[in-house]
Amino acid sequence: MTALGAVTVRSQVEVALDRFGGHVVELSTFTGLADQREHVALRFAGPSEVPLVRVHSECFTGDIFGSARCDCGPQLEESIARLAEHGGVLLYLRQEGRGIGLYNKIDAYVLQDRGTDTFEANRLLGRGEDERDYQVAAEILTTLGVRRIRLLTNNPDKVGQLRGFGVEIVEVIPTRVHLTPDNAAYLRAKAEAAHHALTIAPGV
Ligand SMILES: Nc1nc2c(ncn2[C@@H]2O[C@H](COP(=O)(O)OP(=O)(O)OP(=O)(O)O)[C@@H](O)[C@H]2O)c(=O)[nH]1
Ligand SMILES: [Zn+2]
Repeated sequence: MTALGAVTVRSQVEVALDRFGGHVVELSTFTGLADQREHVALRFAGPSEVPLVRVHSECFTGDIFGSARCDCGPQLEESIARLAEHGGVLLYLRQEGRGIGLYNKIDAYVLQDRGTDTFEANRLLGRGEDERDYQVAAEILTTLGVRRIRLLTNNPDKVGQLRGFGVEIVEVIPTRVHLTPDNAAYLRAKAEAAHHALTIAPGV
């Protein structure tokens, strides 16, 4: 296990999420995170003894504009709805493009439009298939006093890495499968190449 450095809360403010029913959350920022990026935590009030946690990787195109190429936007909306109902924590990690950044992700989209799948496209750009490291997620949860969680994800690497960084995951809760004709190839690649827990009917 990698040792976690001293991380502290930098600022905490209340924010009302008008796009999500006006739900009020506590937004935290941090000092001393391993990668020095501006990751954010949103805490939703709620009764759950073991908090529900969503570790969401930034997707500029999907989260902000609702791009149909991926399922990030619907997953974020589903997560916020579930957190608003049950309480818990949303970590919004600045890991655009599975860690390769926005411009590289758009370069990868160009390759995907020529028939390459999402993971192979990263490799053709000279990058890793998935460059994300979840140490910062563990650091943030520890700083917020959250040690045992129920994790909302379909990604086995997220589960394995977080456990490796000392987070106790008592339950892995899958998100719904937000399948459309536009994102079917992307979801199929996630299921087949990265073993995401996504059941996709053939022929979609
Ligand atoms: N490089 C690259 N990144 C992508 C692509 N499509 C989405 N992303 C990024 O992938 C990240 C989301 O990863 P996903 O694999 O969709 O989901 P996940 O976080 O691994 O798994 P879940 O927890 O189940 O949502 C975000 O950072 C997106 O910006 C793509 O085609 N290429
Ligand atoms: Zn996306």
